[in-house]
Amino acid sequence: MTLPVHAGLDAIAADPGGAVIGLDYDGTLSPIVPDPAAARVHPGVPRVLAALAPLVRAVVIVTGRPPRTALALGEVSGGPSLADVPGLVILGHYGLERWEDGRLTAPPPPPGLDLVRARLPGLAAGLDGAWVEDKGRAVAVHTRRCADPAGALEALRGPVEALAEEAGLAVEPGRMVLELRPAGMDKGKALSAFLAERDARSVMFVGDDLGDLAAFDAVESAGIPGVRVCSGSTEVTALAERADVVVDGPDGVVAFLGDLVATLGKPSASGRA
Ligand SMILES: O=P(O)(O)OC[C@H]1O[C@H](O[C@H]2O[C@H](CO)[C@@H](O)[C@H](O)[C@H]2O)[C@H](O)[C@@H](O)[C@@H]1O
Repeated sequence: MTLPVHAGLDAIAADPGGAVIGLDYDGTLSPIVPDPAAARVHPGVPRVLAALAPLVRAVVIVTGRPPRTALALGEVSGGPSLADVPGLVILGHYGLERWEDGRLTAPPPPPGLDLVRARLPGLAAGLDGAWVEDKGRAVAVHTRRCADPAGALEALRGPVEALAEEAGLAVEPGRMVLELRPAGMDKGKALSAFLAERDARSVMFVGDDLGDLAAFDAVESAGIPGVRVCSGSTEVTALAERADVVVDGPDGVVAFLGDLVATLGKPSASGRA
């Protein structure tokens, strides 16, 4: 497999040292599974990121997960783990938490979460299979284990929006999940700030879910060459419609990143066909 032809990829190949590579976690670096606690990183991911990181300006994971959860799920026995990727930065909780060099920085959790913790389980209880995930500074209700996951999600949408408004929180919709989280930050703002901080000269972002659309916006408005890559699924099509490159889920992401490493590792990456 070789990389597709795209001006953003050409720019990254011509000047890898100026490139920031941004990646979502669930559905991109990890296959979607019914239990979020079992969403282990694709075993090929840490190795390919460890090879990519020294070639580019930075590798950053931008995720709705707390960074420490992504790191725990990113452990691979007998091989490099996510924590071993040189210089890796994880912007978790859509950019509210940051992990870098083994250190976590995080603001205090929002006060409205107590109300959500008190009321959301009651909303979920009305739908067989729906359950609540508490992530510390955000709480989510999942419907993937319901008999009709999409129907259950729609049934919850109105009541969850009303609860979020009362709690002063935002609703983040995703793949069979509605998350109540602090407003004011998203993956686009997180990625834009990181690009400025690192003085990036090109950018790639790889994602699969609705929350990644803001990161695609950031790629488009960055004023530098960019590539939007979709980890494709039948569950969410909105990203594929906006992507420059669509690959086949996390397996396709690993293959694509492997091709990127092979291209950037050539003596003259700018000379690619
Ligand atoms: O920003 P992300 O890294 O994509 O995180 C978004 C949400 O991912 C998780 O839920 C999703 O993955 C689960 C495991 O595969 C799956 O069971 C669920 O249906 C998906 O929505 C996570 O549990 C959420 O908290 C994140 O917001």
